Amino acid sequence: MASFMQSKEFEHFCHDVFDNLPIAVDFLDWDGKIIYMNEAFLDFLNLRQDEVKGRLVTDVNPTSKFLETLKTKRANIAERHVFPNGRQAIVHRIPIFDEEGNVIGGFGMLLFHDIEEVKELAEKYEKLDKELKLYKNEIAKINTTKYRLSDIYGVSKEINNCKEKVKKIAKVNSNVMILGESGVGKELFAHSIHNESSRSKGPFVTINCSAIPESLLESELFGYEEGTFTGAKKGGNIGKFELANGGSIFLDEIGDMPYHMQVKLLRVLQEKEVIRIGGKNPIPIDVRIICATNRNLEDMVEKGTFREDLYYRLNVLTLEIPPIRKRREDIQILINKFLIEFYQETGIYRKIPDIVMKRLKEYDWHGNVREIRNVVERMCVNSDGTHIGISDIPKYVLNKSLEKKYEDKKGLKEIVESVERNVIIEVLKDSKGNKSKAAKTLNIPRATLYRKIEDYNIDQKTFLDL
Ligand SMILES: Nc1ncnc2c1ncn2[C@@H]1O[C@H](COP(=O)(O)OP(=O)(O)OP(=O)(O)O)[C@@H](O)[C@H]1O
Repeated sequence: MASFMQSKEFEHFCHDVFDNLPIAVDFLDWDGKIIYMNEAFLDFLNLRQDEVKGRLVTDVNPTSKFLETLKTKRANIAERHVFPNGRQAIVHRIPIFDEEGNVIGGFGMLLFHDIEEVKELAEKYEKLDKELKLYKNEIAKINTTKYRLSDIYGVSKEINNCKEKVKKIAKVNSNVMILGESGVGKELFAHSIHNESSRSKGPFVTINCSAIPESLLESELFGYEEGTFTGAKKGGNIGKFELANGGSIFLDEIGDMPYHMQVKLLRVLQEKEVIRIGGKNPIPIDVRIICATNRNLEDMVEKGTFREDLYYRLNVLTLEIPPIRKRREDIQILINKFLIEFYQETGIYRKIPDIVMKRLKEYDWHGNVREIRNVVERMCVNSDGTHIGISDIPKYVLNKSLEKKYEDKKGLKEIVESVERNVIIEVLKDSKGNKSKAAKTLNIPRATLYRKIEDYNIDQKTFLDL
């Protein structure tokens, strides 16, 4: 080897490989004589090849520490060095050994030709680092929770039990399955679990498994490497699991996840790592999984459409949100909340009289809280005055609530009378007890109104705030 470094072949090799390299390099003999110095290095020192070749390195560059490197047999990596011409650079000095461990030469390299380059690079790095932090913050804002426990309205025992359970669930790291009909507030609870947990400062990433086309779900979840498929972004794309690292991922509508994807999800849960599509290297992830579904997963497992092993992995903790018809006490508070929201958004004030509220409380709300929100908004828009009337209640709600209400009534006559009584009370309330005004609204003579008030035994306490 020693002879090879001193051979003509080695010299040729150096010229072929390093002459045009823009990075300054040199080779020394075992005793510190320069065998070869490339053009970039010569330019840097302002010297010619014949002025350096065969000379001791310290003769050419009196400040050089290469002789020490050869003596101590220890490489100096990324050391700052001041050259005799006053220029500074970051240098590597690396001894070369033969098979017996004897030093047979040295390899030198300037990492930065000028210390200014390092400063420039450091500034560039600092700028990029700031930009990265900014983007990370922006991403965190997108991938963050909107709701906390205090945003979940309700006074029922059932909803309070659910909130208490959230606090317990938040203390551990196990996967959670949130069950409940559509519109019961599963998403609110998922956000709250993350917010109450020690991961609350980390990202919260949501993916709706039913809303994303099957062909895109895998790349959405796991990301992909550049050039994996036509249309793939330059530089590839980060997946939701990677985005959620250090935080939680919310897999909404998990029951709609295609079977072949369930296998891939199971792998991520078992290995705690993801591999991007088209990638080779597994990326370790630390993510808590919160799932939700309104489907009966146990049934799906039985029918073989949902993997049993995945079901048990995801269903470590279960939070079941009861439907609204099983916690009717929450209806009024939710209606009032949505009335306030409507006022805040539009500046239009609306009130729901007791008789209307009573009707709404009787309805079963199969679309749960989402349906309450929609109906309240619709009534607010439809109503001509501040007070929302029975006629503002959507027909289907009214009919269903009537059906329920009159289940125990004996016949049409009784039903009609009951409706008539309620309508009269409502109109009297709206007119603040002014009977002439009420009779006009009802389009009946005043005397008829008086008679009906008596017949129906309507106390003025029912229509005046006494
Ligand atoms: N207890 C609650 N307090 C206040 N708002 C609620 C409550 N429960 C639900 N909501 C509101 O009702 C709507 C539906 O809630 P959410 O989307 O969380 O239901 P979901 O169970 O996830 O429904 P789906 O299964 O259809 O996805 C949202 O606008 C949500 O803000």
